[in-house]
Amino acid sequence: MTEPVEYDVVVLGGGPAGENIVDRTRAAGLSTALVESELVGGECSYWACVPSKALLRPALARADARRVPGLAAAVSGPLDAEAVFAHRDYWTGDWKDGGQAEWVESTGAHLYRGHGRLYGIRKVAVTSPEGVHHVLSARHAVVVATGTRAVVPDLPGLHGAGAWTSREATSARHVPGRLLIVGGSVVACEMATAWQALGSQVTVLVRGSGLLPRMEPFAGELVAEALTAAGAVVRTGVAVEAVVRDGPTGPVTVVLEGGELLEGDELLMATGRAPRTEDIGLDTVGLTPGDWIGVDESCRVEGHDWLYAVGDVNHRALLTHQGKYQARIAGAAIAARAGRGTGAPAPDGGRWGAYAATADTEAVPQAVFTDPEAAAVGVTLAEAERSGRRVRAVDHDLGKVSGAGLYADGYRGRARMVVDLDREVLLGATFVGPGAAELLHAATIAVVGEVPIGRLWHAVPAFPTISEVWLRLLEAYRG
Ligand SMILES: Cc1cc2nc3c(=O)[nH]c(=O)nc-3n(C[C@H](O)[C@H](O)[C@H](O)COP(=O)(O)OP(=O)(O)OC[C@H]3O[C@@H](n4cnc5c(N)ncnc54)[C@H](O)[C@@H]3O)c2cc1C
Ligand SMILES: NC(=O)c1ccc[n+]([C@@H]2O[C@H](COP(=O)([O-])OP(=O)(O)OC[C@H]3O[C@@H](n4cnc5c(N)ncnc54)[C@H](O)[C@@H]3O)[C@@H](O)[C@H]2O)c1
Repeated sequence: MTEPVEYDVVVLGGGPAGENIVDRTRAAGLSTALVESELVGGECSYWACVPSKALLRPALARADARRVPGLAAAVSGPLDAEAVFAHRDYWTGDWKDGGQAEWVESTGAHLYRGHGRLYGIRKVAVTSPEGVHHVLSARHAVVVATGTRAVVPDLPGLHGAGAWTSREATSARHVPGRLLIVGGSVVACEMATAWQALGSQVTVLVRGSGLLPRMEPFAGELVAEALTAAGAVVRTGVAVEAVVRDGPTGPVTVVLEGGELLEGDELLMATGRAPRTEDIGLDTVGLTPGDWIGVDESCRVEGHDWLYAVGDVNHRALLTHQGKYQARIAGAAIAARAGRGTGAPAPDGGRWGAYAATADTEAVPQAVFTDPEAAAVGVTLAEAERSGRRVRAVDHDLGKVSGAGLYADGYRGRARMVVDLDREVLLGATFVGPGAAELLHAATIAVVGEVPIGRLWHAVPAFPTISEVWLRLLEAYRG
């Protein structure tokens, strides 16, 4: 090992969360090193949000256009898969990170390429791909932002069977004839939508009772209905027991509980995420390798006043925008604790102050880019009831809103708001329907702002937009 190189802050992992820490600590004038073992930009830029949305946009635009009288016939043909892949490749920068690495350097931060590991208190050891070792020491903070990887269950025959994870599902260059997808949550639903539209015969195998289990039940029901109408098969209550494939290519067979066999050309395991913490030296600071890293509201690890964890790895909300939000909060807290704040008070500022990632527990927005889109913020009715609050849900058929009818013929969708009856504020909202993702931010503002229902009455939605559903929900609430 060489002599330690000293920085104010050392960041482990250059995904969206790590990049935003760099942005905030550099803005506060703190010297910062960023360690990245693969591509600067992380999972989100190359194998998750960005490529998946690039694959989905043509699918959703075509589906929308097919519901517009006078236009439908013009878009009746298949998608041009090669053009869709080219669009996806453009958005991933062909899996090259030169632009994002340049941005890091432009902030004045120092980028170390290689695998980083904690090496005792305030120290990080980096091993470059060429085998060169560096030791970095941090005057104020080390921030872990190493993200997650796909979980592949330990099923007989699965390892070595060349099953896709989200990485292959977002970067594949051929359209499989038959795609089997195990899982029923967000990755499964989005990838089923994309690959069915690209020409695969998709079968979704869900062990639970429906799709999108973390949302209001009608979200999964409407997505399942639309996937089925598009030609996919959605099977609920099924368990995969084994996988059979001779080598990593060729037909693949899954064996269901009860002995039924299903054959496909590719198999996607969309079965969740695990933290990338098994080989980052957590044991050198008394933490357990392989665990999620628990943090307080400023994203600091309890008992370690110099150690922070932001993004997926802290398991607060596995979404890019929440990881970036946490990085803004933690970055501000690090700067303030280092005496470099921007005039804001020292990190105690209250639940909605500059140093508490309160939205992680109160108002996480998520937009799922299926057809129909499913967008939700805050709590579902079931979650609100479980928390013991006095609540009421009001629903409205989105298809009955003029703006929705004009947007698409036969528009199918639904909206729900969950109201806290004691405080008369919104605790959650869900919108499912074509174009519904863009309805979400208004609801996020209402939940975070704790805007009284009486005041929302004065927030008049423009006619004829789909947002007029807000008026209908408020009318339904007021009876
Ligand atoms: C298919 C798919 C689609 C998704 N779509 C969306 C979406 O539309 N919207 C949304 O909000 N979220 C989406 N997500 C979730 C989103 O990708 C994650 O929440 C986000 O990437 C988390 O960012 P992060 O910075 O915490 O981690 P990551 O993006 O995982 O980045 C972590 C970085 O750390 C690096 N690293 C790991 N270990 C080390 C080490 N020891 N040394 C150095 N570097 C290391 C990794 O190489 C990586 O670059 C999607 C996820 C998937 C799988
Ligand atoms: N548009 C978006 O915001 C977006 C898109 C994709 C992913 N994401 C995020 O990325 C994360 C990962 O998503 P995901 O869908 O991979 O994971 P997830 O944790 O949301 O869902 C995994 C699903 O797999 C099922 N499962 C686990 N093991 C199984 C097994 N052996 N057999 C059958 N089913 C099994 C679980 O019951 C669960 O429903 C999520 O937090 C999600 O919010 C967000």
